Amino acid sequence: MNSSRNIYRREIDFRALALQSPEFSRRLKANDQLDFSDPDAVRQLTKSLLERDFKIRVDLPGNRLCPPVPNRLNYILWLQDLLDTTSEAGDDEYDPEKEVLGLDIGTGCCSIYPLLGCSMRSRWKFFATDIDEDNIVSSRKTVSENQKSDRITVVKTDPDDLLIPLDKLGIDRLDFTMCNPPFYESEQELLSSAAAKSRPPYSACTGAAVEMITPGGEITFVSNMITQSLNLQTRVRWFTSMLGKLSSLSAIVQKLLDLDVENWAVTEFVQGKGTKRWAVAWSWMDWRPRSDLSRGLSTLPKHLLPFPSHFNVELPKDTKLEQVCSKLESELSVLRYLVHTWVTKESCVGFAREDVWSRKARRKFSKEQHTKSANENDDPDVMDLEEQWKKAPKDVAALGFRIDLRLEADTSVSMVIRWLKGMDQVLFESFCGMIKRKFGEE
Ligand SMILES: C[S@@+](CC[C@H](N)C(=O)[O-])C[C@H]1O[C@@H](n2cnc3c(N)ncnc32)[C@H](O)[C@@H]1O
Repeated sequence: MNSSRNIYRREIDFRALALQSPEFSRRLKANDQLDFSDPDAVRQLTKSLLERDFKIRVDLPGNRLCPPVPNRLNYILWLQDLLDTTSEAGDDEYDPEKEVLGLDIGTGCCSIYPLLGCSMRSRWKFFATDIDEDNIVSSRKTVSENQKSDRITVVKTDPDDLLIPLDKLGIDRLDFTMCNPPFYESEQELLSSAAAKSRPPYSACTGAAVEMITPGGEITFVSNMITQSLNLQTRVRWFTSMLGKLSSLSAIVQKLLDLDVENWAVTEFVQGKGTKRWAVAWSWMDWRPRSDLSRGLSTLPKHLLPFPSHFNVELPKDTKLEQVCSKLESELSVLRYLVHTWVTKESCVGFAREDVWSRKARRKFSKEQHTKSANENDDPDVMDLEEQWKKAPKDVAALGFRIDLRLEADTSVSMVIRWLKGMDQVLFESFCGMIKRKFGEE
C-alpha cells in the first residue's frame, strides 16, 4: 500500500524542492538528480522535505540512521487510517477532537514518527523510547526545538526493559504502539543484505550498530512485543511494527495465529523506486479495520490475511434506493437484541448481541417469549432485559456492522456491509448471508 494520501506517492520533484530549499539545491547534481550514495545529500533531502512539507526542523547526526520521509509518512498514514476505521463511532472518519496517545519504540535520532504524527494531528501525543543515549539526546533536542515537548515525551530505556513499559511510563493505556525495529541479527546479515541489493554497504545508510542489529533480528524483537501484548491485552488498542523483510511478516503473522489472535492487519509500504517495507498490526480488541488497510498486501498466502471486513451484496437491477432503505429498516427493526441507527439517509450502523437472525435464534426468542408471558405477573423485570441491553449495546455486542447504500451513476443501487466489530467471522458471514437472501439477486 502506498497511501493515496501520501504527498510523495509520485516521484519527488527535486528541481522544485531545490527552488524552495537553498541547502538542498547545493546538493543537487546538474542533471537534477540526487547522489543517493552521498550521505550528506540523503540527509539534506530528509531535512528539506520535513521543513518544507511539515514545518519540522531537524538536525541529523552524521553517525545515525537518516529516516526517509516518504516511508515514515506511509506508516503514520496507515496508523491514522487504522485508528479512524476502528473507532467506536463506526463511521470510518477522522475525529479531530479525539485525543490519541501513542508509543514509538526505538524513536531514533530525531523522533521522526512522533513529530510527523503530531504535526498532522493536533490531538495526538506520544511517548518515545530508545536505548541509545545519543538518540535520546538528539531526539529531546529536536522535539524541544520544534516546540513539541508538551506532546512528545522522550524516555531512555534499557535493553532489559519491557518494550512496551506502560507502568514505567506511568500510563494506563495507549491507543497504539509503533516501531521500526533494528532489522538484522548480526553484522554479517547486514552486510550480505547490502551486497544482495548490489550497492556498497553503508553507501547512504549511516545507521549505528544499535539501530540496525538486535539479538535474533526483527522477528525476535517483534515476537517480544507480541509476548508483552499478551499481558497488556486491551490496555493498548493497536500494537504495530514495521518489518524489513517479507519473510519476517509471514513468521510474525504465523506467531499471531498460533496465539489465536483474531484481529490483525498487514500492509506494505512502497518507497521510491521499488524499495519495500512491510507492517503488521494486531489487537486484542474486536474493532475491525477497513479491508484495504488490513489486507494491504496481496502477495501473502491467503491464510495469513485477515478475513475481509466488507461484503458486497448484488442487488437486482431495477432496485430503487428508497425501497431498499425502507425494507432494511423493517427487516432490522423486528430483530430482537439488535439496535441500529441511520447515520445518514443511506447508511445505518447496528449492533447485535449474538446471532439474532437465524431460524434457531428466532425459535429461542419465541420460546423465551412464551415463558415470559407466563411469568409476567411473577417477575416484571424479565421484560426489561432487552431494554437494559440496549442502553450500552456496543460494549457487549458480538457483531457490529454498517450497511452503506449508494445510488450509482448508472442508477443501480449498491449495498456494502462493513464489519465494524466482533471476533467471529462466521457470525459476520451469517449476517451477510441473511441480508443477501433478503435483498440480493435471486
Ligand atoms: C531502525 S532504528 C529506527 C529509528 C527511527 N524510529 C526511524 O524509524 O528512523 C531502530 C531504533 O531502535 C532503537 N532500539 C534498539 N533496541 C531497542 C530496545 N530494546 N528498546 C528501544 N529501542 C531500541 C535503536 O537505538 C534505534 O534508534
